[in-house]
Amino acid sequence: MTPAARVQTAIECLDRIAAGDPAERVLTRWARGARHAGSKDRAAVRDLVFDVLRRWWSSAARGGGETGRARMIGYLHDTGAELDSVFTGAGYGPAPLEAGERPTDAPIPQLASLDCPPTLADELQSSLGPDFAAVMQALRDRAPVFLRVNLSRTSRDSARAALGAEDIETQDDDLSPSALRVTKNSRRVHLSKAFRDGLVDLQDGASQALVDALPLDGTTRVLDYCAGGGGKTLAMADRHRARYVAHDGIPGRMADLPERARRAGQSVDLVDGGELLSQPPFDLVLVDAPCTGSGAWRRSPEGKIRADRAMLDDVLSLQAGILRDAARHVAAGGSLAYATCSLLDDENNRQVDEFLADVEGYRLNLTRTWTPIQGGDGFFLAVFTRR
Ligand SMILES: C[S@@+](CC[C@H](N)C(=O)[O-])C[C@H]1O[C@@H](n2cnc3c(N)ncnc32)[C@H](O)[C@@H]1O
Repeated sequence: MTPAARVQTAIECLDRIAAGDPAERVLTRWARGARHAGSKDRAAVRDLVFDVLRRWWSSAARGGGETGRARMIGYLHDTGAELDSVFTGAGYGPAPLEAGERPTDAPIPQLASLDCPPTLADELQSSLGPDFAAVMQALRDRAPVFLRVNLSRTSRDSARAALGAEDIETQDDDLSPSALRVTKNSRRVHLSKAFRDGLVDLQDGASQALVDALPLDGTTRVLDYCAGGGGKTLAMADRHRARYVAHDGIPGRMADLPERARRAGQSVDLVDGGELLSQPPFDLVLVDAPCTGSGAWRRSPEGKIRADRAMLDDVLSLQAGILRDAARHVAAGGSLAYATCSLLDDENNRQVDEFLADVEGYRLNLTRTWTPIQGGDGFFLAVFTRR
């Protein structure tokens, strides 16, 4: 595919996404039907679509409309691209620009220029305070790729050298002693020997910092109540030797966990809700709760364009229920850790306050927040102790 043909394909995908089709489904359907597209084409189209999703409102304001084509015009103009060399109509590329389609350089409203979802603008502004503009600005760009070094198996220096031998360049990141930031050839990580041998795993830097802050010392039994793919289970297991039990309300989400654990040389027991009831209480229960994902909108930008107050309200009641259910599994003297990758106070400090008001026997030990200004995803952590 020519670069222009990739742009035209991305435009068509954006129209379907704007009509409500999930981005992954749109991209998968296109790729299945596009025999002429190679892996580089698929990656390029995907990148273009996700780049525009991150700049959904500014691209529409600059491009003068809400169609995929207008948004692409606005986005490409924002990045300094020469539009007339892309919009030529040749080689399956987009048709030449018409007179009324020229992008604007006039000032656009602040919320649009920051690509802040209008439906949650008040919540984001009040939650982020003086950091609002800087955080929203950071969320307009792609997320860096981070690796977590399995420090129980190797050192950060050795992992960096092993990756470097395969032309994957990384640098140490301050977010965590286990964090490497990939600076070259991030798409090759999956194929590298260091990855296959379990020296490194893909994990956001703030996610690693959150695990560093968990009270693991002295624990012998740890429950990851919302384990999903097990990123945090494995990070905990690498930091501290204990028995790890993984649970998820949607057990299929843990499908990859056994293979990931095997690669990392760790052992994790997977349990369903029924089996959990017969387990003795745990020294630490981690609730990495389902959330709006607003801290990770760089990585999953579709969440930004779909988010609204009704969705937030649904997530709030889900989180409150999960936290109270999980609290039943904490041993006396043990810890309950509540985490989200959300920037919104309603999902974070407000959940903590309501939990403390509703549930007896817990006191709050610490809260921590990370925002994309520090380089990784936005995260919130609260740790309670059970008396
Ligand atoms: C933020 S994700 C977890 C990510 C995971 N901890 C990691 O580090 O890769 C939240 C998880 O909560 C799970 N979940 C949703 N409802 C739940 C419930 N009622 N009880 C337990 N887990 C639930 C979801 O299936 C999802 O996997």
